Amino acid sequence: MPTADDHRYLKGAPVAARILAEVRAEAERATAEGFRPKLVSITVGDVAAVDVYVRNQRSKAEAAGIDFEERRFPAEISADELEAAIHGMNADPRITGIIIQRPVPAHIPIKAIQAAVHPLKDVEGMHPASIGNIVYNELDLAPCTAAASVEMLKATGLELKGLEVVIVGHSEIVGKPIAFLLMSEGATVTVCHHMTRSVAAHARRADALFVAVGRPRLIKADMVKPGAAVIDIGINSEATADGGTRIVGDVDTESVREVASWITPVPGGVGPVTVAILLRNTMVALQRQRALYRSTYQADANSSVRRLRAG
Ligand SMILES: NC(=O)C1=CN([C@@H]2O[C@H](COP(=O)(O)OP(=O)(O)OC[C@H]3O[C@@H](n4cnc5c(N)ncnc54)[C@H](OP(=O)(O)O)[C@@H]3O)[C@@H](O)[C@H]2O)C=CC1
Ligand SMILES: Nc1nc(=O)c2c([nH]1)NC[C@@H]1CN(c3ccc(C(=O)N[C@@H](CCC(=O)O)C(=O)O)cc3)C=[N+]21
Repeated sequence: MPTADDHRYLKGAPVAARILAEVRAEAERATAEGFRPKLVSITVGDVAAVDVYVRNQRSKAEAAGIDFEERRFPAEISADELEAAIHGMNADPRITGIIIQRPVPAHIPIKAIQAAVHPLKDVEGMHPASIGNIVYNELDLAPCTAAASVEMLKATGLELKGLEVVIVGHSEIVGKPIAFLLMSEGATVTVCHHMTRSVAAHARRADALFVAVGRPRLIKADMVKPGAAVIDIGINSEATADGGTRIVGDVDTESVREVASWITPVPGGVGPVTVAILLRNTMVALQRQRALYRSTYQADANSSVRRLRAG
């Protein structure tokens, strides 16, 4: 029986640590140059599912030298008020990046709210312009969970070109962007969803299986090809016998680890890497903002000197 430190467990901690070390070095450099990065998290209403995510964002941001601020809005806020608050943050030069925690209450149109975040501050890569970029193979600011899932697959060392990949779940924030990222890497991608006739028949063909559905233990051992890599993205809260709660994924880890060559545990798999990618995206956003700042002001300064000389 494999133990918790079995090599088949593909853990997120080392992948996250490598990314966070790069983020910290870059944040220190930017701060020394007068551009301290700052991430703002927006939560609307009380959503238990986001608490653990926001808690980890704060602790990892602070450890990496990125300021972190949580703005909580009441569930009753109108879409117009929320949009106005986001516009205020877009125009605030002290704020580098903005993330809107999902879900938001039903009366808030999530797509419109995501589009209200300025693309240069869109650290989650959910603005239509950002999502569009991944179709054009511009991948340096991709949706965090999707990018984290792909990082986990890369950590196996498998050759992505020509790899048979199956993704279960096709949400805008996870499944679809994973499909685009992997197509860019040369994988052959099949995407399953609730209308797929037999998820099991597809899943069994996969060298790499990504699961992002939100159903505990949906994927059993008989749905997995022997030797496959299984990336479990699900984060589900489950009641324990002693009246507490714990986090479980979408894969029946106990049975699947007997069949798969790699499996990401939950917790301890994709989750910590998602947080690291969010902070990496914050630094990408900062570099883009600085590039805009430079091109705007340097060009003006040069041309006014030329004008003065000429005059
Ligand atoms: N680790 C991390 O960093 C993150 C984890 N998550 C977790 O990932 C999971 C998925 O999140 P998210 O994508 O936002 O969820 P959504 O509810 O938005 O999407 C779920 C997807 O699963 C599909 N689906 C539902 N039932 C089935 C089924 N029986 N067979 C196949 N497909 C099915 C749906 O298809 P259809 O639309 O056709 O019904 C949909 O595409 C959740 O557990 C969430 O908590 C989410 C974000 C970050
Ligand atoms: N706009 C938006 N983007 C998201 O990516 C998003 C969201 N909204 N809403 C909520 C879900 C959930 N989610 C998690 C990410 C990481 C951990 C995480 O760090 N988990 C650790 C720690 C678990 C623990 O401390 O118990 C782990 O899995 O090991 C958890 C949950 C992102 N989500």
